[in-house]
Amino acid sequence: MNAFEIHGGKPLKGEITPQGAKNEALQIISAVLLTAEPMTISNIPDIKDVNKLIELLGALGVSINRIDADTYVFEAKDINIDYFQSAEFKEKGGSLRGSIMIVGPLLARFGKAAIPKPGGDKIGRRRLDTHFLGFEKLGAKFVYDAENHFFNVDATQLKGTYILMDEASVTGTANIVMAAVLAEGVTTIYNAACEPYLQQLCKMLNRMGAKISGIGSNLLTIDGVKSLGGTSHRMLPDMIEIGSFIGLAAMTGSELTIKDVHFEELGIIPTIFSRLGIKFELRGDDIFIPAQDSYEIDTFIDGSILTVSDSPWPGFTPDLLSIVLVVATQAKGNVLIHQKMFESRLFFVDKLIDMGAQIILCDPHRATVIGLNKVNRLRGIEMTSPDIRAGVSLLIAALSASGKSVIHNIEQIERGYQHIEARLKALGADIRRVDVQPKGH
Ligand SMILES: CC(=O)N[C@H]1[C@@H](OP(=O)(O)OP(=O)(O)OC[C@H]2O[C@@H](n3ccc(=O)[nH]c3=O)[C@H](O)[C@@H]2O)O[C@H](CO)[C@@H](O)[C@@H]1O
Ligand SMILES: C=C(OP(=O)(O)O)C(=O)O
Repeated sequence: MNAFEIHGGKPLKGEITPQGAKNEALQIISAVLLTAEPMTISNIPDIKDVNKLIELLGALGVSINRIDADTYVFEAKDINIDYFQSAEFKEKGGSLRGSIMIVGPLLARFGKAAIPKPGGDKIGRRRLDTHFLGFEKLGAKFVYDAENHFFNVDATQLKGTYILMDEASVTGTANIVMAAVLAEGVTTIYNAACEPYLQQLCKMLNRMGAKISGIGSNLLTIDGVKSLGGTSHRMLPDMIEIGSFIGLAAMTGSELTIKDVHFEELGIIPTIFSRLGIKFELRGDDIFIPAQDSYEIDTFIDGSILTVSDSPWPGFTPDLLSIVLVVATQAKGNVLIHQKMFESRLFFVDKLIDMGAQIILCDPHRATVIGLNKVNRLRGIEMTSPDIRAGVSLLIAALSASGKSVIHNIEQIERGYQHIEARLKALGADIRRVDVQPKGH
């Protein structure tokens, strides 16, 4: 079993370039199924989740040509719809959450699709109702095969309609948009999610010939077209990686430059890190973070304790709350972290407490962090990463802690962070991959 062994407590220094956005890549790569023409997609991150989706498309019959390290040409000319019935599909399709987004394009183009209950992080209940309610509204028949945990949808012709989404689901919106672009007539989606991932998807679909308006808002209008053509698309830098690197710099007192961040697409993310007291400047399109001995958490105007909570875009992404939490453990001041979306994403704080952090887990959704102002450093320990963002938070904690830490279950981290060990080493981190079993196994 692979684990990271880290000797922490040393400041890092240098430049780091964020990978292409994971959650955008999963949408964009699914969308190649909407056309028989070639699609050239670049800045694709080389991470487990994305590679698994690409493999899945290959198994469905999409021709895949990797033309350089991060650029692929996809051509979905001959799709093998019968692959849905195979045992291999049951295994591959269910192993990542992003695979759910092949359903919308397949339904739109071939009139049917199926998907095993998808994987992804165990961070609480993650229902998919929004996706299937949307498909049903467009006229598809939905059957859930409870015995095999299989979702099936089919439709002879999808028809445009008004959809009030029951929640602003990110992957749900992407799926319904991809189904609606080839539906007959006009579809209006209200309470749509509008993360940059979705804005990028919609812009790409329009370049393919779709007619989507309202991009960037929670009201999308889609005028269905008969067919879509090929195009090229480049992924934005991963905003969650960028936030993770800002947190890493602050926690480890490092001077870091995060390159080519597309600052204008980061929404409220930089503001939240500023409110934690972290200093940085924008140099061109790079974020420069000077080495900081201390950073002080802001309070609300009335002097009360700051709360950082997640909400759908343009609110603060839930995927960065674990990072904010870990960074706060070494800040001066206190903060309440309120994770509204997922009920099991804060449970990793027991590991931070073992490392010496002062945190009160108030309930599954809220944790109060009492910052140590770097007076008491965290201590290295052995731990297991429960999910992707907790994993990176623990990695940041370990890099800042004195002594040795071992992090198990690093597959979780690697499903979303490209070549993380080599990139951290290049900044001077003492991290290596070891093959050890967690204690008690
Ligand atoms: C592959 C991918 O893109 N994954 C992202 C996507 O997952 P995903 O698309 O699966 O997440 P959803 O947007 O569907 O929402 C996730 C959870 O949040 C709850 N919810 C959602 C919307 C809302 O307004 N209120 C609310 O409570 C839902 O009930 C659900 O349980 O979006 C999540 C929310 O940004 C991110 O954490 C995931 O990294
Ligand atoms: C929860 C996440 O991913 P997924 O939706 O793929 O589980 C994430 O990227 O933080």
